[in-house]
Amino acid sequence: MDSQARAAVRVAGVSKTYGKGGAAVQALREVSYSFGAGTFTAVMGPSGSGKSTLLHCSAGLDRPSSGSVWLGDTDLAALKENQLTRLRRDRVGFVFQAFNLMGSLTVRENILLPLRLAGRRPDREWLRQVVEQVGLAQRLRHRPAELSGGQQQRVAIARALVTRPEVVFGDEPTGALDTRTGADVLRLLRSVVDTHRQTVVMVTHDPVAASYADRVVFLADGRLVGHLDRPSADQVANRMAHLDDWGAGC
Ligand SMILES: Nc1ncnc2c1ncn2[C@@H]1O[C@H](COP(=O)(O)OP(=O)(O)OP(=O)(O)O)[C@@H](O)[C@H]1O
Repeated sequence: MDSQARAAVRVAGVSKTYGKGGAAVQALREVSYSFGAGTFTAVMGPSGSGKSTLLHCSAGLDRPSSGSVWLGDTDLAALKENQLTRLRRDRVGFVFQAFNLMGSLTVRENILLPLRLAGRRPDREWLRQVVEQVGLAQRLRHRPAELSGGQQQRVAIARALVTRPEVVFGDEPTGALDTRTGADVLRLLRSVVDTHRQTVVMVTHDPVAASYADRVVFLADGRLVGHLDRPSADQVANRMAHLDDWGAGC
């Protein structure tokens, strides 16, 4: 991240332990990091290294065992459950591997759902821009089952953007897509960062997907162990292959 850039999300000394006693698993160990506003960050690491846990704690989907998480100036630990629910609805967007669309709703209704749930009116000009950017203007009356996987993910991205969130979190957003369709979705995420200064944080296993990011951060065994700025897919793959050789420190 540019050291001058404002942090959209900041985690400080975040640890997360699942379970208790002998069954306890420490998924994150004292992770500190700032995700710069208007940047695209990919989070990588071996299976079980804590990527999804970091994403979930950063997005207010889960609470850390210790440490703090800030979304802009808001300390998530200070929020009650209902406030956290509202924050997730109003201030962050999510894109998951499984598109999680409502099958009974049209594309337009799916995109507008977060606003409907919040009782907010759509900003028509923003909606038009989002729909145009994701390339779904001709599909607004269709239902998800009538769309390809890539189109469905683009609906999910439009839904994530419609509230103008401070951060869009993606958990393997291209995991269910073929290479070409995945590339379309990645180009779209890249373009929303470039044109709207949107902040995107994406967990991925795929070095090619990670290479669309401004920065790739690497987790190993619950710790942040390094980063690469604007890397090629080969550089990411190479770093992944050598993750075990690294010392700590980002
Ligand atoms: N709800 C849970 N209860 C108990 N252990 C959990 C839970 N969620 C995650 N873990 C454990 O915490 C560790 C980190 O999991 P996490 O899902 O964050 O890793 P990941 O890097 O996203 O893995 P993957 O790439 O396989 O999705 C793993 O050892 C996992 O088994």
